[in-house]
Amino acid sequence: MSDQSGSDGDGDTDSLFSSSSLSSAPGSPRDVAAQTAEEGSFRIASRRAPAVPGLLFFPDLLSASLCSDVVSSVADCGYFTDEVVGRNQAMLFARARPSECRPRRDTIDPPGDRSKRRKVEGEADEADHGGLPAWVTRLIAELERKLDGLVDDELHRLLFAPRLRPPAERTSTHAKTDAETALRSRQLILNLYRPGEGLSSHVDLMRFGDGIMLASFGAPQRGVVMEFTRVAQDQHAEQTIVHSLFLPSGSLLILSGEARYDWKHGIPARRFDLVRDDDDDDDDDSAVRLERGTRLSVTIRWMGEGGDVVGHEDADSLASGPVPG
Ligand SMILES: O=C(O)CCC(=O)C(=O)O
Ligand SMILES: [Fe+2]
Repeated sequence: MSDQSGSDGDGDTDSLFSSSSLSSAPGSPRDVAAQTAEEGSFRIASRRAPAVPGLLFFPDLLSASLCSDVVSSVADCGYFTDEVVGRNQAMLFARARPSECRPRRDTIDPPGDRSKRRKVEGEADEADHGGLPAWVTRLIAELERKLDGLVDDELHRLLFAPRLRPPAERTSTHAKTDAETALRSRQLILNLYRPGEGLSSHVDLMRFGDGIMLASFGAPQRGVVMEFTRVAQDQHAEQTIVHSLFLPSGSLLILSGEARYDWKHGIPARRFDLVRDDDDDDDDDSAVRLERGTRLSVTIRWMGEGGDVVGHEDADSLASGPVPG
């Protein structure tokens, strides 16, 4: 096993997140994970997606320029500053796009001159991501473009344009029907992890829809290991199946269907990971020890139908669940 620790080059990320006080708030998921982490009990992580239906992984999807755009924009937005001791999460919400805001007949583009088109009151612009900051719009647009052709059309639609059904036709019984129902507003969560921090294992809340994207940012080649465990393990199985996947900066993980609903994901709280050297070489069992740097993750998901409506009966019943989003 070789050792790639020792480099202190967190580059952008360190200058960005200069706070030295990023301890988790007591009782936060990070704390729980830290307390339960058993030293030395971790396994060697893969660099390739495990065989979990609905889990897709692109280790180097995001360009270096996009990564630094995200990191510096997050710094500029001041989500994680020294003044707010211990803050390591920020949530962003995008406005719902009302279904009635479709172009009316009289507002269809005049041939050849898009700029002259009149906008209907409240109509969503194609490029409008419901009030999200510009850097998020850029990130989502880039993901949408890059994933076009890399994932099948159905998944692409689920991630970027879930089908809208008219209100009368909606049945909000279970989030698993999200693909056919109205998903309108997006929620983003930014998580900042200092070395040693993790996230307890969880299934994302049912108030969120299907099709979740998790993008990782940090110093080049740095990352964290995420572990996946089945929610209901086979009672007769001799040992719990755990898949460990290394998420480097610039990677994108997509969870949908079974991976989203039937598997838990979490990040063991520790300062370094053991990562397989070369997953492509079956004969090569060697691993590298990778020290963790500071990691920023951006999780992008849709609110499930009714999940953004306070007091809505389905929203309430869907609201119970594990603490991490
Ligand atoms: O930080 C990550 O990559 C995971 C975040 C996550 O699972 C969540 O917020 O639900
Ligand atoms: Fe999650």
